[in-house]
Amino acid sequence: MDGGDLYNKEAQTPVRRNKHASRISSGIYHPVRPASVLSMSSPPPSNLSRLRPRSSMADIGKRYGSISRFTVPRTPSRLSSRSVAKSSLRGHPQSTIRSVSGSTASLIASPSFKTPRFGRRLSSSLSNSSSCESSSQGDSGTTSTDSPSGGAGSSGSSFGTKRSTNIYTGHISVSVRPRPLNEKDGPNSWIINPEASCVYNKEVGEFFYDHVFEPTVSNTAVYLQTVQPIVKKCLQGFNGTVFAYGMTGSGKTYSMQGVRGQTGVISLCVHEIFEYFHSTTRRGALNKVSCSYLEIYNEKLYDLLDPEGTFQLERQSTSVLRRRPATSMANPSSRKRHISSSKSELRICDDPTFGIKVVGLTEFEAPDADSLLRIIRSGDSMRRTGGTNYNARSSRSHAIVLIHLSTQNAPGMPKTASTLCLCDLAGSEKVSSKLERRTEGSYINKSLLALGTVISKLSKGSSSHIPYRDSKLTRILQPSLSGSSLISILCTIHLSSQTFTETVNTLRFASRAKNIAYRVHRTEHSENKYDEKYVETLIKENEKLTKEIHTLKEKKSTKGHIWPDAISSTSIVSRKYDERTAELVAENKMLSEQLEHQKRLNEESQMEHVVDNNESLQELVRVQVHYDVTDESYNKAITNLDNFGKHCMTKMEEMKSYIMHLEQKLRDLELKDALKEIKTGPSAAEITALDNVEEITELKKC
Ligand SMILES: Nc1ncnc2c1ncn2[C@@H]1O[C@H](COP(=O)(O)OP(=O)(O)OP(=O)(O)O)[C@@H](O)[C@H]1O
Repeated sequence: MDGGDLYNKEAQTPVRRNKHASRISSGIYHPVRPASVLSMSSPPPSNLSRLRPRSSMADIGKRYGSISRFTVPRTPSRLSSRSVAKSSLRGHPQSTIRSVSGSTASLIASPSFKTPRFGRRLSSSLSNSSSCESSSQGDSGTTSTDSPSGGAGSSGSSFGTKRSTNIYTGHISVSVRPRPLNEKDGPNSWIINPEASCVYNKEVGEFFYDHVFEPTVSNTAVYLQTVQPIVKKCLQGFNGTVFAYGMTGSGKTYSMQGVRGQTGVISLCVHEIFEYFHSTTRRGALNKVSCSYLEIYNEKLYDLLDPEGTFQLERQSTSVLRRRPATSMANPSSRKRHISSSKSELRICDDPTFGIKVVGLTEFEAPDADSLLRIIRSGDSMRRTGGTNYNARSSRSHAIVLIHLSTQNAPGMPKTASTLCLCDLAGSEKVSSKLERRTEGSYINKSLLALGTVISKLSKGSSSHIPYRDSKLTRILQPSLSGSSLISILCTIHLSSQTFTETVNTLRFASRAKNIAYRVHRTEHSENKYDEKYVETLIKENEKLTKEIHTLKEKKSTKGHIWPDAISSTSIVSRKYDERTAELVAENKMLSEQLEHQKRLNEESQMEHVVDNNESLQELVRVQVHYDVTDESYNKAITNLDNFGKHCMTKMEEMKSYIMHLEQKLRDLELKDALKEIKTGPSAAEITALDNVEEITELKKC
């Protein structure tokens, strides 16, 4: 079969080799392509204390011989054997486990959906190193390069609350873990190829994932490849979700909770977190770890850490949270006696900031790994189990552990927060003969079907409605599935031919999940002392300004009260004066224009008269010289002179009347003398008016 383009016969859908798989591994989950393949003759290291650094992993392999094979990460695990051994062997003092919230609501989506709850679910200490804005690069998991200097958290303004977000892009990581076959399981119908990350059956073809494990692989090896990268991201402030999915009896609880001699993934996460936090605390970081634990049974939510709703009831009655004694959590078996059959059901609510919240979920803060593991174990013991055809102690509920991480590198430094969500889902199964199992089974199958539908829709990139509300499980996982969290899915399968259909269903679910891409944000909060100072300054400034405004208002009202008449009369006088001045200016302008016009007329008329007179006199002289006085020409010249005289007289009369008119106008303008008294000096219009008077006088002389 062509390794590139494959065809899944039963699914009738082409299955393409995932080209991104290795890139995703190298991008999100660090380089995990096999650096070497080890052979082991007996079970691999059973717990963390037996882990060794990478250099010694080969020795372990040699020591254990070669029955099973597993890949070793190229990068050495943060969870080194020595450190883990120290962590697990260290005699921690009796933990003081306390409820940090007595919370009425626990937030599942958590801080990537922004603000931390109770102001404490903040950040990881790696956050100090990665506040700089990141960019998404392709579809492999990418984030910004961590810089030890603090990034945006320190590079931006030092005032005000800053929120810088790192973005992480990638795909859901999907791994497949087959359970080893028993004698009664029947023949194996699958070929497992861990090196090619492939599961094959001749009927349905090949399925490729990020990781495919040998049946005999250890929980630790599974953890290192599939969960540790998510935990590391959580320590950097991103939310992480890990869930085990598969049919009943396929090894989900075995993987998540572990068994004696096989530390489970949850314990390994807890050790990893505290190992890291202990090292950063030594450098002065302020870290907090708290935990909630809930189960979904028959589509109802229950608090596994406070199954009777004790805190809720106490709070309702007294309004004061009473802390549960540490011993009750430290000794789960003693608690079990108090658990009544009537557990108190929790509610899911919409939350504008966090997506959803679980009302009434208890949250305990744990100072160390042992304390946290005791808390989780106590929750495990409260989980409902029952016998099924494939599993004598089958989990009949979906169990979700929420580990909230908060880190601040130093007081005043930005804080980041994240939540690691670890889910051990109930397994799907065929119809059982028992009524109780049938009821549970139908709820389990219904919720898993809803999860499958949501995954299917998300994988198609469908813009249509995603039915998160179809089940409590999808509702709880909604924030994670809709992009607030990095996700790793561990699909556990049976290899037996008896469970062929269920295994194919699980593999198809896994294939669809593989297509889902996400873009996760990390939120950081800076609430350092500079911010507080700045706020103080602003408050003081605000108070000062408020006082000033009051003073000004008072002054204004006082003025208005004492001199209102004076103010109004002054303004009336002023307004009247302005109006009159404007009138005078306009009048002067008009007079100036008239004078100018008259001047021109006079000049023209005088010229004409001069010319006429000159011509008449010349004619008169010529007649007197050449002609007799009785001559007709002489009489004509006399007549002309007579007419000219009359014309001059008429003109003189016209000029006199016009001059009289102008003099009248001038008398009117004498008003301006009165106004001059209240003005500092003559205005341009007044000067023009005076000029006009002079001109009139000149004209009179003409
Ligand atoms: N990888 C494995 N190696 C050895 N034993 C395993 C492995 N996986 C599962 N088992 C064993 O198979 C049995 C069923 O496993 P487990 O309870 O983990 O199944 P499950 O998927 O959680 O089932 P359910 O959904 O019914 O709870 C257990 O006895 C467990 O020890």
